[in-house]
Amino acid sequence: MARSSTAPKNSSGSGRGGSSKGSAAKPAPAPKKHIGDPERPAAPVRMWHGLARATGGLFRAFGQETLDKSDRRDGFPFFLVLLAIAGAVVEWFFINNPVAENISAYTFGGVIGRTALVFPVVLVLLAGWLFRHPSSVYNNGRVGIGTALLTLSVAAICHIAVVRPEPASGRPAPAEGMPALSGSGGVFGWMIGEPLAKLLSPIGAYVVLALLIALSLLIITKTPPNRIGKRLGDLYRWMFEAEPREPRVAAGDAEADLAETKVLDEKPARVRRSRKKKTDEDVLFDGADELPWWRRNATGREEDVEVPADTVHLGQLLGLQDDPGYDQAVIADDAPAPTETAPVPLPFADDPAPRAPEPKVTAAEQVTQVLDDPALSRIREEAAAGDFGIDLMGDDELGPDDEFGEISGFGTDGPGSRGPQPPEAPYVLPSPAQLAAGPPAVVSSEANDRMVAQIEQVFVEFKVNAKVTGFSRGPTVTQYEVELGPGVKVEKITQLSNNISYAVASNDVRILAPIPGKSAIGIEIPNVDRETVALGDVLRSAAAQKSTHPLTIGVGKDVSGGFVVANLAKMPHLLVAGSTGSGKSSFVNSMITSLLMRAKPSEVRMVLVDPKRVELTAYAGVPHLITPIITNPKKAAEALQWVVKEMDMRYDDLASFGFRHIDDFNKAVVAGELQLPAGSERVLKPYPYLLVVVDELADLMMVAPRDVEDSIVRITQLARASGIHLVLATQRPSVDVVTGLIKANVPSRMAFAVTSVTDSRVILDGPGADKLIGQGDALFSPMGSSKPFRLQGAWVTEAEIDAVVKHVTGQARPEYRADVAEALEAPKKEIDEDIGDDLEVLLAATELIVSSQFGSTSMLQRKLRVGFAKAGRLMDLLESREIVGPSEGSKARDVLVAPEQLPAVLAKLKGEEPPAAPAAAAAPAPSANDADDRYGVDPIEAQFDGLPTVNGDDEDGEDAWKLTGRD
Ligand SMILES: Nc1ncnc2c1ncn2[C@@H]1O[C@H](COP(=O)(O)OP(=O)(O)OP(=O)(O)O)[C@@H](O)[C@H]1O
Repeated sequence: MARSSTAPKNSSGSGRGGSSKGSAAKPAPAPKKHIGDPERPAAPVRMWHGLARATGGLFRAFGQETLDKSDRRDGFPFFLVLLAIAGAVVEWFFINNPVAENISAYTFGGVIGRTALVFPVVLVLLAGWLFRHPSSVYNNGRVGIGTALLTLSVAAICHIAVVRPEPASGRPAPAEGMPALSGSGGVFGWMIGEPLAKLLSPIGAYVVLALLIALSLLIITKTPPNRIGKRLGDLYRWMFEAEPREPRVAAGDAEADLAETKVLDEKPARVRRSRKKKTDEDVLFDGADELPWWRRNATGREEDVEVPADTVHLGQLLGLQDDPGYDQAVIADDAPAPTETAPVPLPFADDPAPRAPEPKVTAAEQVTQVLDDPALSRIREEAAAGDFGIDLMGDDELGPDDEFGEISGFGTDGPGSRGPQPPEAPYVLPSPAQLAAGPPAVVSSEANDRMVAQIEQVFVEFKVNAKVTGFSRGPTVTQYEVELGPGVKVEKITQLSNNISYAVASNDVRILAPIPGKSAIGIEIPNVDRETVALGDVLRSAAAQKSTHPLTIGVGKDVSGGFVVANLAKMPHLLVAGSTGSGKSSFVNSMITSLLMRAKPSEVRMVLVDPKRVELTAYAGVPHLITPIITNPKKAAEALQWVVKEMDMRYDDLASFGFRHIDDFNKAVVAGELQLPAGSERVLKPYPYLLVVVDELADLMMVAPRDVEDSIVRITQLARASGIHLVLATQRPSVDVVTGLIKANVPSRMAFAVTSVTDSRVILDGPGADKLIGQGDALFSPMGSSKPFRLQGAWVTEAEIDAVVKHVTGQARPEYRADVAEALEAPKKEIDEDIGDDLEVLLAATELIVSSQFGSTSMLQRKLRVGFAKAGRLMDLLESREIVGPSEGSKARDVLVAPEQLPAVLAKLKGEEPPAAPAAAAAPAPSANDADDRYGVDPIEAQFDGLPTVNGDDEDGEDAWKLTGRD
């Protein structure tokens, strides 16, 4: 693939407009732009937004601004501010005004009584929080519930405690009217306070309400009861700038810390140890004690500024159940796409140096060992004595440091792991700013209006009562929505396909009848002013930010301009197919780049298979690899077999520890819940996801179709639970490459342009891909989707890939798994030329004949389901290797090898060293003739003497096997 380092030529981004948002999960309902609709919202709405934004800006001016513009949700908090102002006016400024008192009695005061006096302050504080943390749904819910509980508890106290002026006496009741209730606890105060006071007496009610108030404060401040002392201490130290306590922490405290921060570490004991013994590494953690808790993030240090496309570390991820990326293959883009053309300013420095300020460090990252310069030089010296490298293609690009690849990350100290252990340092993901922004999305252009007129003209000419009601413009195509008049058949439009093509002067008109989920027909016409979708924009989109799953990738933009991101773990396996030049490799590139941008090597590891040798070389040496990029198709087939083994090993682990999914296993490892058998020296670590990318499946299927198919089928059937996912790309989507078995087991498909409708059927089980226009135009059918939806793949330039690769390789080196290398580097087999591709079936034939001691061609035909010619050829091969004797007409051939010699014979056929077998193994088995010699004339044979023999090699001939009646 010739990839340019700039955006492709034919893409242009003319005009300016906000990117429209759309649902990426399903093609419908796409936002449509009605003809004649005003482009901007109505004036009052705009005014509301403007005021809300200004007020939000005011609140955010206190402190560092960390929110991306597209993340702001100022409407609701602004409403709270307005409410607070109204409350202040009524409750404070006209405090003794009878009108204000009346208003209060039926509004704030009526609801929460005297509490209304402080309510404006509470509202402003709540609004301030929401202005600054709009997307922290979980925390916002907690703060909201805490505030409500606090307000209601105080109202209930007011209801019980407020002594009313004479002549009223006792607690007010609703029968006395709202003004009476508003003078004490309001309706809510009465509802909560009255039953409590009656049930427990006023004193009992005060105690319960005081406890509720305390509880609400704990909820608001996210303080577990066992940490109240520590939190008060923090508060005191922060307010009075007192010296921090000695970093001595009680064991219980350390455990609580661990539980709270969910740091992915091996054992709590390790934390205790590390707290007592101050090492360099601990300095990172000690600083956290000086920070008050409200400024700490989950890793115990200064709150991270929000990074759009950053991933949360594995430990956090595993605990996150409400992340959409965990449940869906495609994550809907329900927030407006950022419209800025400039890259989003990000906190991580562009500098690829690993020591960026305030990086998130977790024990998960400690699993990722990173080489800093002094460490590198030390290990270089150590490595000079040993050999860590694997001589496969792709190593050439790695440069002189490659032999020092050491990143631990697999869940076990497997057979291939561990060379020198370099010092640990935080792994910092590449800055999203490294990826350039694309041209601003165009919402509509003159060309679109022209198309609408041309389509409608066709309807007029052919007297079809239909109207174009709107269109949604994507980067490559625009979907025009057509509504039919009453009694007009859908077929009327589909029949006009060629006429519409003619009218709009485009070969690639695609008609969707109907648009899924809509009572409208879609006519997709390529844009003459096509746009490029930059991967950077996709990864910075709200949809990408919403998913923290490390296998979430930026895919592109759909036909309505909505960003599409997808979680590979949910696919769980993906077939990517398209003819040459259609944009397949560009997709694979943007997929791998997305992973490098969002996932740490401790979270995702990769096996890259690139038989074309040019597509994936840019990724040589990235620390996510567990083996150098595999370019030899034969080795790739073996690598797949290794993946099967890895999968089986993971399954064994899951079974022995009683888990059903690798995520659960990892969670338990992180929580330190797993007990190893006594005496085991194994160190349990979370298993990273393993992604296997094959860039040309056809090349693999050519060398070892059965092996490759077997491995793929086994992986695809089982690997999902073990965190192993396959991405198979091919430019030959024919049935011999994408076999029925592979298709049945790879449920997600990405079809790029193909030349024939047959190819489209192989990929998508239907037409459509043949109408695509190439260069990243694709139909995406994630698992579970009823119909594929169209999108424009994301584009990443070579320069961007290089920058990302430079960043990741600058921080860490790959730790190649020695067991993969062993699998790939198994001694070369010398298979005889005349056997060729028939080795597998020959082995099966040998096994069959030797174990049954019955040299029958018919048996081979039936048992191996081969034709007569093939069975005959196999017999010839077996005869030439002295496994069976010569043909004896209709009789079964003599078997010259005893069953106990079978392993040696099989090894010889495979071109391997025969196993150290019993000495007798080498000697051929006594032949039937020998037997005759020893035991005299066979009486059964003797009865046939003198009878004519029938040639058993005759196609229609029967041999003794058939006569046995077995099959
Ligand atoms: N997402 C995209 N956006 C814009 N242009 C693209 C996109 N994808 C591909 N192209 C254009 O199409 C050309 C061919 O793409 P690519 O090399 O990915 O195709 P391919 O299907 O992998 O072909 P081959 O199998 O021959 O390698 C690219 O050089 C680029 O100009």
